[in-house]
Amino acid sequence: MDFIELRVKAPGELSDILVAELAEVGFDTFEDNDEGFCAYTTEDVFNPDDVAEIMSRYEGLGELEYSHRTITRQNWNAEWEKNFQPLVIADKVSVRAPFHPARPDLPYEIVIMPRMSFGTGHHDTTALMIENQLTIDHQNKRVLDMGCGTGILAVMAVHLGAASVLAVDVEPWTAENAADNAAENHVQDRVEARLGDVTALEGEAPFDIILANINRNVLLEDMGTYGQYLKAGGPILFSGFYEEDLPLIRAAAEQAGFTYESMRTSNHWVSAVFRK
Ligand SMILES: C[S@@+](CC[C@H](N)C(=O)[O-])C[C@H]1O[C@@H](n2cnc3c(N)ncnc32)[C@H](O)[C@@H]1O
Repeated sequence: MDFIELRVKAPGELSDILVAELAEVGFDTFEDNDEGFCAYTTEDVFNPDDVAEIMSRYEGLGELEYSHRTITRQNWNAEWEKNFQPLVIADKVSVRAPFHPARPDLPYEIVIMPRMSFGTGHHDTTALMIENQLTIDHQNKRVLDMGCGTGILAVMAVHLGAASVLAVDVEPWTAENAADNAAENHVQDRVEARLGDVTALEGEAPFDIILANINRNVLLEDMGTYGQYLKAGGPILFSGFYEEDLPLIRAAAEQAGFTYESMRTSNHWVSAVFRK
């Protein structure tokens, strides 16, 4: 399957609105740049008419230019290698590719080969989730990472002491990539990557911790099911939505039996912690 890169030139506030709109029509990876941002999706999901319709609604609000190109699956690695810079989250967690120098000066290191999956740590939601994970006791816990992408949060969970992590994602290449990244970080014996959505959890006993960085609509839809798979007293960390959507997420979470604890924000994105 090939990928579509949509390059958008727009001022900051307009970019934020467009990212939210494009997320509704299948774009699930966004990278900021000096001129605006790039959005990515797969060819099967891409509909140029949807994009044109969104853009036409915002053309009057500022200088707006956009174009798209196809990136073949084979070229994807070269693309991300060119753009993937190592980063440090919360002064504690180094996230880097295998070809970057190691950071033994930091307590945690995650090595990621993102390929075509979401989750290099560069997106605000991933970094916010990791910051929240650092505040949660993972020692000997059984963790569910829903919407695992590269498996970055699953690796972090093991680094924080988790006994085992079930990492689930609906994208076929993602489950494979999460398994590869678990091996790259020498935690493959504690991470199981599985393809699917909430229905892939059938038969699982409740987890001690749930991590779910997905998107607003999936979280709202699956909230009740997450409730069935979390032990009483266990924390559930959500992300993948904007500050303006927190009231909706909070209402659904409370209905599912979770109590709100705290949240972090970055560039209007949220990661919130609830407890059952
Ligand atoms: C925002 S990314 C998060 C990736 C990674 N966990 C991170 O924190 O960087 C969301 C992921 O959720 C996956 N996803 C979308 N719908 C899903 C669903 N219904 N169930 C499970 N995963 C889903 C996407 O394929 C994508 O990999």
